[in-house]
Amino acid sequence: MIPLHTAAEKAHILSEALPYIQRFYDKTIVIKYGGNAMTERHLMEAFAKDVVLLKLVGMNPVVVHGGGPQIANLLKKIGKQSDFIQGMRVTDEETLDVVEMVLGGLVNQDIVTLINKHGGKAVGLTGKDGNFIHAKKMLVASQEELGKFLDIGQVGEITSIDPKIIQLLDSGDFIPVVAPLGTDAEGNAYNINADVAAGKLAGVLKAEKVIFLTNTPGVLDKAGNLLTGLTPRQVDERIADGTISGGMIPKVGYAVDAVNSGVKTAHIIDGRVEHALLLEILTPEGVGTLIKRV
Ligand SMILES: Nc1ncnc2c1ncn2[C@@H]1O[C@H](COP(=O)(O)OP(=O)(O)O)[C@@H](O)[C@H]1O
Ligand SMILES: CC(=O)N[C@@H](CCC(=O)OP(=O)(O)O)C(=O)O
Repeated sequence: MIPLHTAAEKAHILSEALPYIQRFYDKTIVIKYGGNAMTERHLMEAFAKDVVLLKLVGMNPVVVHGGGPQIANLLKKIGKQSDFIQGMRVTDEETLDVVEMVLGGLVNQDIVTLINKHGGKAVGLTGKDGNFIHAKKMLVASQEELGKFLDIGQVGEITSIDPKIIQLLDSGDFIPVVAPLGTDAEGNAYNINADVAAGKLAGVLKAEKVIFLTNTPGVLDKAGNLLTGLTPRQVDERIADGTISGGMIPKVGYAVDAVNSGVKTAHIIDGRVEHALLLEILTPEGVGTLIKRV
């Protein structure tokens, strides 16, 4: 038997969710689930339950997942090192095979299975399915030599997204779970950074929100304090002064790209906090860093 005050508190918390459920009813929420946020099983279970709940109360969650650490593990097992240039994995042919196996297979199916175990109807797909994410080879500008471009293998830059398959799944009660792989007219496969895929897909879908689940409380200042709100301009300033670095640069970059493409808000939140998604979407507190246009 739950003590009375706890029950009253619970009822209060539940009733607080009502305006958010109403506001986000039938809205698309793109959720980027980073490989670093998938470390513990109980967190993955909580994530899956949150996604099912969002769908049940009438939202259209679309999951785009990463799997960087999981790719690195398998590469290590076959004696291959992971190399990154400007946040992108150098992807030779052998690495591409591993990327396709891990993203399109292991990680994708793991998330699909968890969501379905909790009563959802998740459908796993990569950007190759239904030809929906088109990409071309990404060339990275050298930081040492002006005008020189570096070949980092089969890394894809998104050229177009056809959202029909996602909209079809959304309208049919399904929850799309997208692995960030792309294709081109010749049928070549491309490894796409998951932050890029989530940000671009959110833009094309004109999503209400794009939420990046990662392994920090959000964007932190130099003293380690959480920055609860940023505008695109403040993001640029924080990159220029070195506050934002490493893997956070593409994340905030594509969050800004998404809000500039019509997504209302972008959020960077801590995937290590149980039910972080529900806290962000259904409570007045919100969590993490909110990025929106002024
Ligand atoms: N200002 C900052 N605030 C928070 N994290 C930052 C910041 N600058 C750099 N980072 C780094 O970015 C990392 C998140 O990016 P990344 O490792 O690529 O995440 P994911 O695997 O979830 O995509 C953090 O763990 C942290 O090490
Ligand atoms: C081109 C590129 O870097 N692709 C990424 C795709 C996975 C990813 O982005 O995973 P996280 O979100 O977990 O980092 C990679 O190979 O690691």
